Amino acid sequence: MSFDYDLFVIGGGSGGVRAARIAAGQHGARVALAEESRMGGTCVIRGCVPKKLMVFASSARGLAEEAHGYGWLEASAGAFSWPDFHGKLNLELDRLERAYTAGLDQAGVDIFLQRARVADAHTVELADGSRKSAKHILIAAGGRPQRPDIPGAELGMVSDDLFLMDSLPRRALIIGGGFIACEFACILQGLGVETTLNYRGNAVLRGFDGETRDLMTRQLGSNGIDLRLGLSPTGLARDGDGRIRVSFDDDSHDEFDAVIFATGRAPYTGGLGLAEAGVRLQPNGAVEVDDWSQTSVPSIFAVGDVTNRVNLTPVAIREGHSFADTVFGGIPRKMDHSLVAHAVYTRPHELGGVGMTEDEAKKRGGVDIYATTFRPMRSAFAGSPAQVMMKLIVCSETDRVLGCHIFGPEAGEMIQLVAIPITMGATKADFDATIAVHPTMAEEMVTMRQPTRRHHHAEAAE
Ligand SMILES: Cc1cc2nc3c(=O)[nH]c(=O)nc-3n(C[C@H](O)[C@H](O)[C@H](O)COP(=O)(O)OP(=O)(O)OC[C@H]3O[C@@H](n4cnc5c(N)ncnc54)[C@H](O)[C@@H]3O)c2cc1C
Ligand SMILES: NC(=O)c1ccc[n+]([C@@H]2O[C@H](COP(=O)([O-])OP(=O)(O)OC[C@H]3O[C@@H](n4cnc5c(N)ncnc54)[C@H](O)[C@@H]3O)[C@@H](O)[C@H]2O)c1
Repeated sequence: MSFDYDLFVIGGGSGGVRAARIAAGQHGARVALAEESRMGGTCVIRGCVPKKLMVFASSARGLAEEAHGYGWLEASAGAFSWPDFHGKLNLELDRLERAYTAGLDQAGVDIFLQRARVADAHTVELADGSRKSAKHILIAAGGRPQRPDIPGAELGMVSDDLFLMDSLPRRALIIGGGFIACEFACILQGLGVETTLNYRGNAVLRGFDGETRDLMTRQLGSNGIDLRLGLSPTGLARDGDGRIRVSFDDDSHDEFDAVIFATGRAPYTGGLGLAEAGVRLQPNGAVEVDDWSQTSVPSIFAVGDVTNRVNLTPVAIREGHSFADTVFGGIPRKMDHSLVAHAVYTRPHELGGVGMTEDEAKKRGGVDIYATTFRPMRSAFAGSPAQVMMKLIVCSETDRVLGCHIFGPEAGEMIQLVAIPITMGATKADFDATIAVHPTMAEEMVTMRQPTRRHHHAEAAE
């Protein structure tokens, strides 16, 4: 049977673009890709990239304060112009979008800038009604922000909207306690917005290492962010003066110029025709796949956030690359999701982690914890009380380093490098054998000699 294409990719984000480029450019497949919005997807247009540039913009006041502590008595960040920054940001995103498109063009991929859906196991239908047949279909449609089901939720913004604002709100409420809530609370507060963070638990970042969660929660408070923990919003309503009145389940209420829901994301599979084509979906809409990213329909594969495995850009990219190598390059590759490093880009300190957390270590038993908390030279000299924490989780039996968690300046950069030996299976003895680079914060990684505590036995599950 002959097909229009060897591969049709639905979604031009991190996973879809990589898969299309490798399948066509390296393995000679005939490939088409449909994108309904802007090429580059969440990471490039409304995620990692514009977010990180906003983090840099929001750091200016902290850097000026630090310079002040070093004798630059006139140091001040001065006034921030959102329109200037935003204009530059948009130009940069346009440039990246063009670069992603050019990469696909060069690889010989046919691009359809419109919505696509699956018509059957080998057919894709485009929004203009045309149909394309393909030997394989790759679903790389990503995810969408979710709003809680409360009255007036439509009055709130989601992360996508933050990159489109014409001006900054004077007073903002962020609801949630995950990656996006923590990062944007720091960004907005750093840019001069009076920021409140509401989270239903007592410490943000559920699922992360417990000590880093506590440090992060405290840091958000020390940044001047108004923390409202242990309560949930029950409804939003527009006031006569245009502000948004938010009610909480402790009977309190408050008014804000903007409310931002950072309450998680869901796979974007609605209206894709997947269930009708026989593709099994999880109850939350995620596409069910095996280790090879293959769905229950053998000709249809799925990668990235739409599968809700580990929702990070480098994971979507690796899944897309592995799929293309396996199916079109004859090089069978699986993505290993067990050791994926992550970072939360807050200020002044970031959080970086890889592998087992201490809570997981307690449940497992047979684990030694090496941890240190200190005030780093650079900010301590400038008068800041901010604390750094570094922690290694080590198997008592094999000496293998099972996890590492860092709370400190540029922790994202540090964890990227520590992730290499940990992925290679390094032992604590390997870390100890490494000569320190002095004076750095990271030298603590190779100078912690005695375990801080030991979890000998597996703790009973709560
Ligand atoms: C605010 C924010 C910050 C983030 N920061 C980071 C970070 O710092 N580091 C990190 O690793 N990850 C970060 N992420 C997560 C990261 O962006 C995602 O994990 C990654 O983009 C997933 O890639 P993907 O290819 O699965 O999907 P996406 O990048 O979402 O791409 C899916 C694409 O498919 C298109 N599409 C969907 N349905 C159709 C259809 N039917 N027809 C045609 N096109 C369609 C969409 O328009 C989209 O362009 C962040 C996410 C957000 C929201
Ligand atoms: N630095 C990074 O790598 C980075 C940054 C941003 C986003 N991301 C990715 O995007 C994903 C989505 O980010 P996110 O922060 O939206 O999701 P998340 O899953 O990290 O956090 C969602 C938060 O919302 C809370 N929540 C959920 N429903 C709620 C409700 N009804 N009321 C109140 N609170 C509620 C949850 O308890 C949680 O704290 C992340 O999981 C991550 O994979 C990564």
